[in-house]
Amino acid sequence: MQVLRFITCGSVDDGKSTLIGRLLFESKAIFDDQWSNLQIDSRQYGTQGENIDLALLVDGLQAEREQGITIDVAYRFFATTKRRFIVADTPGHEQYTRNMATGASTADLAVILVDACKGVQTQTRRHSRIVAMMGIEQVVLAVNKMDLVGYNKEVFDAIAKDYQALADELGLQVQQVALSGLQGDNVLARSPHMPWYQGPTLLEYLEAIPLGADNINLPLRLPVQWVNRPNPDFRGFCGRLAAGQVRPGAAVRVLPSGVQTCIKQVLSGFAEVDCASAGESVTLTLADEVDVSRGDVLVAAELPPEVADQFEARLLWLDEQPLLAGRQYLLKLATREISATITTIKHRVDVNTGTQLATKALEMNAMATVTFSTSAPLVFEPYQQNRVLGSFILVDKLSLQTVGAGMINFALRRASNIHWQALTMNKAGRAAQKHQQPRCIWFTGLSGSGKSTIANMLDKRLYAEGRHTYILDGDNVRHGLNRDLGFTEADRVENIRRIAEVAKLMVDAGLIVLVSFISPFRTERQLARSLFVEGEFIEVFVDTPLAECEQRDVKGLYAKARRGELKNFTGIDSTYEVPKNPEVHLYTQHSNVEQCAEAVLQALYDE
Ligand SMILES: Nc1ncnc2c1ncn2[C@@H]1O[C@H](COP(=O)(O)OS(=O)(=O)O)[C@@H](OP(=O)(O)O)[C@H]1O
Ligand SMILES: Nc1ncnc2c1ncn2[C@@H]1O[C@H](COP(=O)(O)OP(=O)(O)O)[C@@H](O)[C@H]1O
Repeated sequence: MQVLRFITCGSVDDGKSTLIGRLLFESKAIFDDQWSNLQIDSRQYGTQGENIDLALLVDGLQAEREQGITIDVAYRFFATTKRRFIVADTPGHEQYTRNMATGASTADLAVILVDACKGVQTQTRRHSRIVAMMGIEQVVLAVNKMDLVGYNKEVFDAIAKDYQALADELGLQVQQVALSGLQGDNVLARSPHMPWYQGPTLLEYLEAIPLGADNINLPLRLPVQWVNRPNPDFRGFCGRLAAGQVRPGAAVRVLPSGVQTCIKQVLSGFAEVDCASAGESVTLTLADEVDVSRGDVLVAAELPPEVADQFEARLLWLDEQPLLAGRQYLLKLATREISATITTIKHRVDVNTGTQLATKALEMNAMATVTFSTSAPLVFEPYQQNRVLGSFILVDKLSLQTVGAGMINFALRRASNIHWQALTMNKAGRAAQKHQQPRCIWFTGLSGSGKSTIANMLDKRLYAEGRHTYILDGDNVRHGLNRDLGFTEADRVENIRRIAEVAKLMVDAGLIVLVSFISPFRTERQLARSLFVEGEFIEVFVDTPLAECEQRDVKGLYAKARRGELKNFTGIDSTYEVPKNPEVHLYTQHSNVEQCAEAVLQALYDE
């Protein structure tokens, strides 16, 4: 029996809980103990006098919300003789946009509630934009509380017309249902009070709407979840079919490698089958011994999806910390996990009006169109074509929190026209020529902490030993390469991203590079570190307390910042994130410049 996954959008005031409660009640999805509790709770907390208050079935979560407990999504399960259902109940308030987006991301359909007494509200528009952005195309407009407007047809028609204009703008197919969750009108049974309503009841519609049939007719896509090797004679590639059907003998391609072969066996569980279809979990064996690992995608050989490393996407930001262009995250798409950098935030979308707005940072619950690049080629399909291969989440590499959810629009043309040029000389050759191990020595610390002075002293020591070095200093680089950048968070992110790439090129040239930038954010220092092989990157924390830096204030910048003449000054009104595990920790109040330089030199040679 197929499963219909749907999300309910609206607020408790719109009667969402009562409607879900009634669906659970009428489909007998309530267990005995829940029923007896509901009777007790209805007497104690109910709003329906002697009658059962069905809302209490669902509102338990409301109490948790009021206690500030983070609610992702509350999933409810029920079934009728025709179909099984999973309903995602998410809070309607703007601060829970990310919860609704999470619920919508796996839903086939959205039930959007409108209170007949209020009509289409701003939040109705927001909910509709969110579900449209998450790729949902089917919407039920549940015009609820019709009992409170005397089951008036004109009221219903006016709301239906008003909403249809929005649905047309968003490309949503809408089934409008006039109902009352409280009285049950048109939820399961047809309403005796609205003979003028000829459409389906809510449950009739939910039971009958066709499900994901088009996915079966698409070309084969199997994101490989894991490789099953119980013994040397069997290698099975396991996953959930994202599209198409698969049969033994079918010609397939392994992406991103591009190797071609054929399907040998199709297993569902332990049983061999002649065919498996989209949505089913399968194990496939191949006719040839080819290299396939988790994250690869087995696809129809003649109709492969694209592979690229630069994209445009719609992104919903989910984290309290704003998104800043230039930051690197872990991107999870289907079964692939890969580093990705948001290269630009093209514009933010006002979820209430759809207006496109310029922005350099993205706050929590905001939606935007962005471009991003991946550290290696990514198998994908535009979200409108395939939700599994077109949707992704972004995970913060340090906190491991999910910070964004996105849908790919398309690959950027430049992605397919830039090829990594194989060159003869390499880093090892250039390092051997210089008789040294190339290194990136990354000095981080407050302004005036001593980065430049110590780096300069170290540079002189290395030069005297015949080393080939170069210093990249924040102040200096900002007069040239990064003269277009200021000191906003976004600019500092881009400043460090660029200089990390420059340092990588210099290390690749066999040099020992000394980087002396405040580099205040852990994420960007981690990004820099990630560009080098293990042991090549030495983080030096020049630890000088703010008071000492302010005491020194060799450039008078602290005084200016204190007078309010210099904004976004690190340590005053801009954050500095102390390194957690630097390779070298310099306490400049207890070691002079020479001692600091010597400490770094020792670390360099101890590496
Ligand atoms: N608002 C603000 N905040 C911090 N620093 C400022 C600012 N405005 C100018 N300066 C001068 O710029 C130098 C820091 O540049 P960086 O590129 O190292 O900063 S960052 O890494 O982008 O945060 C820094 O040089 P150092 O003192 O050598 O660190 C300052 O002299
Ligand atoms: N280890 C140290 N002990 C005492 N003073 C130091 C030390 N390192 C640097 N200084 C002094 O601190 C001041 C700021 O140093 P600077 O290298 O310009 O800092 P930054 O590059 O971090 O802004 C300079 O006057 C420098 O001589």
